[in-house]
Amino acid sequence: RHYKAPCKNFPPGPWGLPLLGSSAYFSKHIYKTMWELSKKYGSVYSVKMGPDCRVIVVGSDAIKECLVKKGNDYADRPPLWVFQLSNPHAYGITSARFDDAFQRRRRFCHTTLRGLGFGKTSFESKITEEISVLLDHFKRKLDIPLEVKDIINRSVSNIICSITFGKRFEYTDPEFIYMIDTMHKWFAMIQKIFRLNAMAFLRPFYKNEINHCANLGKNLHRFCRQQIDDHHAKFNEDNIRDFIDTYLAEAQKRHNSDGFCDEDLQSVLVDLFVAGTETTATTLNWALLLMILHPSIQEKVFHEIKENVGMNRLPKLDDRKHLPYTEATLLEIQRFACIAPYTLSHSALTDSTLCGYNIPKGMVVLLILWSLHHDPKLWPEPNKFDPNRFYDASTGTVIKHESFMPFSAGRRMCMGEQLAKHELFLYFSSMMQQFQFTIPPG
Ligand code: HEM
Repeated sequence: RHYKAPCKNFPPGPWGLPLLGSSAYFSKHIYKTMWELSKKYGSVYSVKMGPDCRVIVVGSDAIKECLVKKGNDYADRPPLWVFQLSNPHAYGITSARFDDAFQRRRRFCHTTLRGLGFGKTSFESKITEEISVLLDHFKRKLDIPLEVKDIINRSVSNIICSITFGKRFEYTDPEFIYMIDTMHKWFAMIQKIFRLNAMAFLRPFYKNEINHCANLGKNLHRFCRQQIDDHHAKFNEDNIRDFIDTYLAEAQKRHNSDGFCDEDLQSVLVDLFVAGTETTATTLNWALLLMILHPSIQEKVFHEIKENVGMNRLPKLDDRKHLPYTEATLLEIQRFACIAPYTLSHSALTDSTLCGYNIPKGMVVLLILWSLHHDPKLWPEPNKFDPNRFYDASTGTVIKHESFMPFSAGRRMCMGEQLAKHELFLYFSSMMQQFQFTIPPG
């Protein structure tokens, strides 16, 4: 059964060992190995993972066919055991099945978050206030070697907390520090035991890790549940304060049906808290690292900001059009770092095809975004950091690349794209304007 293709004309791929599957899943950088394999098997191929099969999609044309052209066919998420440890009914957004309730919920969340300023310039002042707190923190540590990662995480996390919970946390708040730490540990643990999704027979050997992962996830859920309970206690439909209040009002209107209930809200909050912190903060950490490693680019960005914004106020979103080199540098940071080297798992809602192959309903599909951002045919010398890929010096404008998709595309594309883009621009340009970042001597 292991070696039998799930349907006729199924994508080919490497043989795997019975029970364990392809060794590709045991490599250090799975996305790089998956990309290498595409050179032999083509842009759509299959690999064995444990006793199951996965379809791997690599390269611009195949990824666009899957996410855009046939976006409806591949909009589902597979039920993943590792997420079910803390969210058994797959509530929320990121791991939810693509059913009617999910579509209503995603639409509602999107509209509400936009209404609250998500991705709108009206929310700009909130982001700028948070940036000022971060910059003040940096100023107090001038000329002292400083680990910026934790503090950037807390700063970025406060933005999503303001929108969803209606409050920010002090950087020294022990509960806040604990939750962010829990989130990181949860992420790491999920990666560690991800293979057990398919290799159920290995689970008895990882009992401690599995319990630890479940507890971390449950703690995140408990934290969000606490925020919901606090909101229930003070809920007033004439004074809707934030995302939670808006959701509670909607659930009341729908009599807690149509997929709207407290358990779902809890999972939505965990999704937003995790996705809204980790991704943007990691990109900003990469931004500082790359600027430290490329001082001449850092200098050029600084001068563009100095000339076009000045030094008396922090950059605003409106300044973006006057800062094309800064913008190009940010895009190159996203390309180079590629912090989401693959999408979350998609799955086929119906029998479909991809690049001429048959894909049966329910098949798990993994799209390798790394292949879009590091393909030497699209990006000569892809491992070289060079903002000029996105900058046309002759016109002083930003170059758009069709195959650049850090937020994925289609039905399950990132819900926070606009917010993330605004955050990245405001944080990055403000940090570049106010400080010069270097490696501590020695
Ligand atoms: C630099 C920042 C970010 C990057 C690179 C990024 C990237 C991604 C990617 C690649 C996906 C998977 C899409 C797929 O499976 O096809 C995703 C999903 C998602 N992102 Fe982001 N993201 C970022 C920031 C954010 C922020 C700030 C939020 C919101 C608070 C957010 C919320 C989400 C959600 C809710 C999903 C799941 C969407 C769904 O399943 O329908 N992301 N993101």
